[in-house]
Amino acid sequence: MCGDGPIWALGAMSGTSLDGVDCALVRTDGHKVAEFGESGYRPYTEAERAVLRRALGQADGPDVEAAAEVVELAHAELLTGFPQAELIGFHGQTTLHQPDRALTVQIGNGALLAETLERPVVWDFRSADVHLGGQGAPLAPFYHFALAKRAGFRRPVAFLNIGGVANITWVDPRRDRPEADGALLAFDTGPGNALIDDLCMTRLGRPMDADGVLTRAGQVDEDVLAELLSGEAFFSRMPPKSLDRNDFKGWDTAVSGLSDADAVATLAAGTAGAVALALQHCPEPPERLLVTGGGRRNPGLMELIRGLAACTVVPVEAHGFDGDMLEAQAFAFLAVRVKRGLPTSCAGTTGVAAPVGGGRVSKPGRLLRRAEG
Ligand SMILES: Nc1ncnc2c1ncn2[C@@H]1O[C@H](COP(=O)(O)OP(=O)(O)OP(=O)(O)O)[C@@H](O)[C@H]1O
Ligand SMILES: CC(=O)N[C@H]1[C@@H]2OC[C@@H](O2)[C@@H](O)[C@@H]1O[C@H](C)C(=O)O
Repeated sequence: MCGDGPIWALGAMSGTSLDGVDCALVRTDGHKVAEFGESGYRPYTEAERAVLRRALGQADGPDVEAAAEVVELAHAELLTGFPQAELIGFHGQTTLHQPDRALTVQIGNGALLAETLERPVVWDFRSADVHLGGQGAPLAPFYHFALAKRAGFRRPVAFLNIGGVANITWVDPRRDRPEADGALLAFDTGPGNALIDDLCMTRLGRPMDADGVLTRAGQVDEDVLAELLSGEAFFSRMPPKSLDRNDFKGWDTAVSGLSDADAVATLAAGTAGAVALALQHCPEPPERLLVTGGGRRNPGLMELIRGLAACTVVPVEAHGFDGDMLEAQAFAFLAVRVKRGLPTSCAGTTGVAAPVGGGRVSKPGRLLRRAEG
């Protein structure tokens, strides 16, 4: 890989929902998105998901080692089908995120993947940022900036990702670079789908509220909702700020006395209410909210957000983007930035004092070279 021109990079994301691994090809020079390529998905089996769940909240030890093996194997199986990729951006699976302790853990060994796939792998994207005092998340905002430019927006817009956790990126496309002052403000908004998924699994043995059937059938309990939204100091904290998947576990208990449908509807209203509170932190109201991540597939949740947001709310598909693959694409884009020494986070996205280029680059053949030397 030489020069500064665009290359095909493959990004891979194993998100907080623990549903599986997404991967997507992007042709980019790290500034602009030249072209979108093929994508793929490798779901985790129920047994694998159970192994991953056991590792949540831990940084090391046998549970983490077992989970790392699951992550590595799933990625190797999926990514091997994309020989056209010149560079791989491997996020891994977050098991623990405590930026206030300068600690964030994404499991899966990128050096091992580089050997297996015989391609350079960029990984460990978040550590440098937290070590320099940043939140280490969200990291997709620099990619959102490139997408806002590509879509030709002239006024500020916001991207809302509703995964296990939800996060928002306010973008001012009039700036020339993502790290420029006032170009980006990004932060986690609160729970996304994780609590709804967990409740559906515990009570009904289903992985999610598919197509928002329960969200729409249920009645939001306004008293419980008020309790959810007022009980969290997180919402009034000034951004940047980020969350661990299980930071809102207390919400489970708050809805425990409600019927299945009412509990799901109330949790969804909590997710939507948190988004509305997040919009109040934006420097100026966005012209539109572009929704990405699995939550955009829950029409009940989309209705709740539309009812609270003062702007147009559309899935990212309305602008030609792929809401299932946007995060995987982001890590392809960020991999190229890391390889080329460009920053991947800044004060507006993670609160880090100066722009940081996070990520380690592992090249294949190191073991062989060591053996020969
Ligand atoms: N058809 C659907 N109806 C309702 N919800 C859905 C549907 N499809 C996906 N989801 C929700 O989206 C989730 C997956 O979303 P996504 O893949 O964006 O999360 P993630 O990338 O794992 O999380 P994060 O962005 O927090 O890392 C599922 O667990 C489910 O809750
Ligand atoms: C620590 C961590 O893995 N955070 C994830 C998580 O999932 C959504 C939200 O919380 C976001 O902060 C981040 O992921 C996306 C890809 C990001 O960094 O932009």
